[in-house]
Amino acid sequence: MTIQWFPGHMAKARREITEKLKMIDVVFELVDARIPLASRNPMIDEILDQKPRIVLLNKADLADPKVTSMWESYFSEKGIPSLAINSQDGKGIKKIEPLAHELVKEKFDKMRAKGIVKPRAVRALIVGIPNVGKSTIINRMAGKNIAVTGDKPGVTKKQQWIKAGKTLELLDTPGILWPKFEDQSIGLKLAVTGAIKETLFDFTEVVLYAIKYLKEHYEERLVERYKLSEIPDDSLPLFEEIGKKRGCMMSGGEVDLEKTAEIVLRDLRAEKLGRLSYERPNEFEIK
Ligand SMILES: Nc1nc2c(ncn2[C@@H]2O[C@H](COP(=O)(O)OP(=O)(O)OP(=O)(O)O)[C@@H](O)[C@H]2O)c(=O)[nH]1
Repeated sequence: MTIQWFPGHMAKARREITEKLKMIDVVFELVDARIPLASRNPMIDEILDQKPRIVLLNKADLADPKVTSMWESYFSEKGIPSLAINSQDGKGIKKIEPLAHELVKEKFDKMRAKGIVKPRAVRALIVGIPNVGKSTIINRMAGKNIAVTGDKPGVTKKQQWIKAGKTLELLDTPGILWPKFEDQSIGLKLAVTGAIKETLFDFTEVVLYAIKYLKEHYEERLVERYKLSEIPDDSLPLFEEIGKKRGCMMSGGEVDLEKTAEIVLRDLRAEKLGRLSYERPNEFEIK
């Protein structure tokens, strides 16, 4: 992977989020349920500091449900509440508001005891890497209330808040963060799940990576989908075997790797191998 984000972009995004956090009670950190660590910003803990947070495992409809449960336990062990959701059809979304209230209860109780504020909605900010579903979830949570509730003075400019529940408001512009690219496997996972534009990566490299992972965790699905009679140990011969089964041959009798990669990637995107997760807790940690 050769994708690099300019450090200047990262610094700007970071500054913007830090500024927004001043107005926020709770952060909804959106990650891809299929790759919850690779789709996280590595500096997020530092940026959010002590801010209450809920990790939303989005696109859970595409992920392996068993693995998603493992992730929920993983975050829970770290003391971070998480929810598996599908922003597209709204599954799991209803649980967000009550959980957000739980997290800010202490702060609100204190404010009330001091008589500081009138009762107000909990204010939340969605943050996440590009393409993780930030706009989709904002639209889904806002429902027919997508019309902004009005201006309230922000720190540097007026901010728009969107009504996203009875007593929940979302800042209208989500915080965009970048994933970490130094670790090659992170770029590959982002490519497999569609977080990176297809023109930006080498299909064959990405699919080879995916096949290696699938062989380890979903071998029977590979066998079934591609009618494999044998499963070579290494991923390249396995990849070639799939190409042969799919008739991706070049005139010289060699397997057309690019064509094979395109077919496999299309299959993965179309869920022809079922719901897949590309990361399991403790396989690696972002440092
Ligand atoms: N299957 C599935 N697709 C989803 C879900 N949430 C979002 N998507 C899709 O993911 C793609 C990206 O969603 P967006 O809401 O545009 O993502 P974003 O984070 O706002 O993207 P940027 O504007 O690039 O930062 C869209 O094609 C959505 O339809 C989900 O829960 N399940």
